[in-house]
Amino acid sequence: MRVFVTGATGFLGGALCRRLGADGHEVTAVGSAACDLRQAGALERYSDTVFDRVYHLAAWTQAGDFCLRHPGEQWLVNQQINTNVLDWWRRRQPQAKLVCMGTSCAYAPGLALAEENYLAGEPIASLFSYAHTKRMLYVGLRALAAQYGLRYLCLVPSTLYGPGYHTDGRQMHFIFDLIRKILRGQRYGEPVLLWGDGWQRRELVLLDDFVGLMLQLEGRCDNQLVNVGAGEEFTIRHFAGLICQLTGYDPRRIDYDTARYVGAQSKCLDTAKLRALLPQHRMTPLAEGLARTVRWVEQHALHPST
Ligand SMILES: C[C@H]1O[C@H](OP(=O)(O)OP(=O)(O)OC[C@H]2O[C@@H](n3cnc4c(=O)[nH]c(N)nc43)[C@H](O)[C@@H]2O)[C@@H](O)[C@@H](O)C1=O
Repeated sequence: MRVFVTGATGFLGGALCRRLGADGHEVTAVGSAACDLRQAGALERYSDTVFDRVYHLAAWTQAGDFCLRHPGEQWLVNQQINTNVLDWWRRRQPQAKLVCMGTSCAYAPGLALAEENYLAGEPIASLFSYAHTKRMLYVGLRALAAQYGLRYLCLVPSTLYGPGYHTDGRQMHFIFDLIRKILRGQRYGEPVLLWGDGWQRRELVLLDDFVGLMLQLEGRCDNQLVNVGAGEEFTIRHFAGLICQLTGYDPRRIDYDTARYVGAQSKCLDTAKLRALLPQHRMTPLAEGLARTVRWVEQHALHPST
């Protein structure tokens, strides 16, 4: 197949492009340095190729409290990016199926994190703007599919983890920050200070598992939104304890700063639809995925500047 990938230099984009290339597909990959998706017409130079799939992974966001501090910019930038990509898809690549990413933070607290609730209720205040840009992306997919007969798949992932995360100073998703802080505590004697009271809960999906599921799902379902979660969440304290076991750090030395950003208390995706679509699928056990990730952080992300 001929495939086009936005966000190709990101954590997910890089892994997806490697897998697509290894599977023999012809991959055209763009990251923000090569192609500024905020500009209308940025994709015109790719219009002559007839693509079978467009993977739209690009989004302007970071983990931690980034969304809390950039709601206006996130609205402008992500609306521009998504509008330009969807417009190009409709005009120049209508034969392609568009596969793109939603966000677990679009779900409103108090409602089940099940696909039928993706647009229901109000997301938490700190993620209100980013969550709505992702909701609008989904609304755009539905609208274009309804009017022009286009095909899409929108996947909603839990936090992805595994080897190959960024080390360039952007805010890290919690699991990488926990590993980095605990390893540095062990190696350099630095204090380990985590955010909140540690009782907030999250779930993780290993990057390679996600890419595999993405490729299976895209062949099976048209015009749907599907949650891709582990189906089980744990407290930040539990994750920290597992990392301590892997690194030999004493968990009693970890402090918690309740003044820091916490975000949602709990974000466990309902995976009934995923299990119905792919009943045989199995996620890599957390202990195995964490061990691989800890080894990678140890080798690549412990420099004093990270
Ligand atoms: C997928 C999803 O991912 C993100 O949402 P998030 O899950 O809230 O973000 P996170 O990974 O930064 O934090 C998870 C939890 O972990 C706690 N926590 C403890 N100690 C540290 C710590 O040291 N660093 C960080 N970053 N978090 C920590 C932190 O207080 C929070 O309760 C957004 O990008 C959102 O837009 C999105 O789509």
